[in-house]
Amino acid sequence: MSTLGQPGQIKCAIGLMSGTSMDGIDAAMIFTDGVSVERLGPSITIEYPDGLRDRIKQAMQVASACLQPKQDDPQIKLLEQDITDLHADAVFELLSVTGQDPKSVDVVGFHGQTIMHRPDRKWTWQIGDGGRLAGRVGIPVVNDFRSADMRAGGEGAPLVPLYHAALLTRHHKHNTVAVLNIGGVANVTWIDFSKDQDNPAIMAFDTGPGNAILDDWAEIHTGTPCDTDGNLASRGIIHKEVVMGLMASPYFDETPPKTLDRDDFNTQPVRGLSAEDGAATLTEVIVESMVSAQSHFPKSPEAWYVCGGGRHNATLMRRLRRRFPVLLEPVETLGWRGDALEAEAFAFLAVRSVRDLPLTIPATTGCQTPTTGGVLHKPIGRRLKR
Ligand SMILES: Nc1ncnc2c1ncn2[C@@H]1O[C@H](COP(=O)(O)OP(=O)(O)OP(=O)(O)O)[C@@H](O)[C@H]1O
Ligand SMILES: CC(=O)N[C@H]1[C@@H]2OC[C@@H](O2)[C@@H](O)[C@@H]1O[C@H](C)C(=O)O
Repeated sequence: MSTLGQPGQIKCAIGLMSGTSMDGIDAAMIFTDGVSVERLGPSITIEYPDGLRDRIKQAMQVASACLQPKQDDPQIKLLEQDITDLHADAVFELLSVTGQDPKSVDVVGFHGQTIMHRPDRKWTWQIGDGGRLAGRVGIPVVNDFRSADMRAGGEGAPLVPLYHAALLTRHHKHNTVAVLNIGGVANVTWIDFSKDQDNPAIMAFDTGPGNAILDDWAEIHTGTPCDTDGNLASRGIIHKEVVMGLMASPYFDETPPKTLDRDDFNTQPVRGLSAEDGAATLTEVIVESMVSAQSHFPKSPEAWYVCGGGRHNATLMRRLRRRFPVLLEPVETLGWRGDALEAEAFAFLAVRSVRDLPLTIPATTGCQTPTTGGVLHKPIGRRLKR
């Protein structure tokens, strides 16, 4: 039997992802039974409006002082409503691409905005009101994807690996591959088909910092929200002693599964360096943490495929290619959509949730047994087709 389960009825699903980069919302439609992907529908990105990023950062500050999620904080509640309504706008904008009626969509997977991830305390906090979104768009919504996994002993992340496995199963050119997502935090899925073509061995974990530290650095020094195309880093000198200091973090030696919060790594160690040198040094830390991730794989990948916004950073990609001995390409070479992949994954996971199929397995998050998850919100007057 396949790791992913038995085929079922194909559904039209929309996935919504607002990641740790806090740059906006990715929305994507796919047609899937939650086991394989029949075809892709449209995808869009909408940017967060001015000021929202600052409000999210403030909410992160509040959350970092909490012993557990404080659902009744009035400021966070208001932010949650505004974020939810922006996700409703994203759904309508996506539907307008094809002129589709909301009734033609079976389910929406709504990740929400992560404001804190504390696997050590067994909680993770994504803001987004599933009931409100379902009411606004008139489509059943699944949210809260991570809590059940944590209750089952898992890290609550990463959740995308089973989607990577679904896309690769029966479509892979190499038996052992790694899919690297360079988002705010970076994570990897290692997949090995050499023993069983339908039931691959999987390993997944957060490799270390991603774009978030570079974004924060660029914002402080240039006022732009990221090191566009890696221009700043390309002009800087790498401060090797800082890289070595950061790479001495025990996180890199920890055995997976393991995950990080956005701010577990920050710009503090490069404070005092020039804008260019700081960017070059932080970029090197991102690269070295990915190099170090390889030591945890049972077998070396024959190819690396890169998704997430970091693949647009030319300096980062150039340095990665220099440090990796094998093929390393953006996921577009597989025909995948690197900026929509996570949104697609939450559409896929929403269908799996409705079908009660596992979203996570011990090898992806450390949960004790394969675990389903997500919370379903049905709009009044709509029945859910399972
Ligand atoms: N042209 C570019 N040059 C450099 N960096 C870029 C470019 N385009 C996008 N990025 C980076 O990609 C980031 C957005 O990536 P992405 O959308 O994958 O993150 P995310 O989904 O928020 O993260 P996560 O996977 O952690 O949830 C931006 O914050 C920026 O740092
Ligand atoms: C708690 C949380 O939002 N984690 C994100 C974050 O961004 C990248 C990395 O850290 C990953 O573990 C996860 O996102 C993707 C979508 C995941 O769960 O697979």
